[in-house]
Amino acid sequence: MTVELHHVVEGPADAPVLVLSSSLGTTHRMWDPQVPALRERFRLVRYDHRGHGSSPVPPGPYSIAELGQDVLAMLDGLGVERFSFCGLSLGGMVGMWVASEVPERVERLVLCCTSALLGPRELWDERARVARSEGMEALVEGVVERWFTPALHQERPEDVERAKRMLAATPPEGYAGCCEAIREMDLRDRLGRIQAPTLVISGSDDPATPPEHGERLREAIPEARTVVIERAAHLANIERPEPFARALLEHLSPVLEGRSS
Ligand SMILES: O=C(O)CCC(=O)CC(=O)O
Repeated sequence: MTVELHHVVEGPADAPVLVLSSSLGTTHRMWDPQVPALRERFRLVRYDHRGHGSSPVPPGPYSIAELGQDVLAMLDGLGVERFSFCGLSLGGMVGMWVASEVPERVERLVLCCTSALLGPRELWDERARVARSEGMEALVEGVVERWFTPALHQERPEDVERAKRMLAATPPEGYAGCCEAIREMDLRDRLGRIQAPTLVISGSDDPATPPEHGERLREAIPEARTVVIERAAHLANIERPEPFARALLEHLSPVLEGRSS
């Protein structure tokens, strides 16, 4: 059963559609740094995963397929047939599922700081357990330490605080349900079905999904290339918004010029 996702649509009604999909423990607001550069050119669709932000919180566990079906139901409801998709971490996992499930609908794909298989299982079990039994506050410090480099923690504490507030506000059951979706995920067999030209973005200092994970995606997706954002950890779009937006726009520009492949 799909849920009705909370979503925000911005940009010209006749512009190409770009879906932005967020990481575990965040909302659609994690894309705020990229919105000014994107909303004049694209019909932007940002949303909150089930169990996150203002979307419904059904009891977990969830699966990546369920998260992907939620997105397709949202797009069908909006009357969107063809779209490009950019997802970070959990958002990228959903992007791989969607682009391999309905390859004919996806024009261009951007997979950021993500992986097709992300173990170990015990880590996701433990995070789900802590979220449900102790609440999100017990997870915030450890998780946000991996989201940004030590330099960013020093130089832009206000961005770190904003990210901590977003994570702390995530419903524990929703966070746990998505941890269980990642625990069960293995998208490797689906990657060969992706037809969209794909950009894989990694953060040079990402301890969660390091650049080797991006390399594996590039090898397995038929038409993929990689970009590494230097001096960025897991939430590379927040840590280095300018180079991130440049890479994104460069990859998506054929859609704006009316030639998607
Ligand atoms: O960020 C995600 O969407 C999943 C990976 C993750 O939780 C990274 C981390 O905090 O270790």
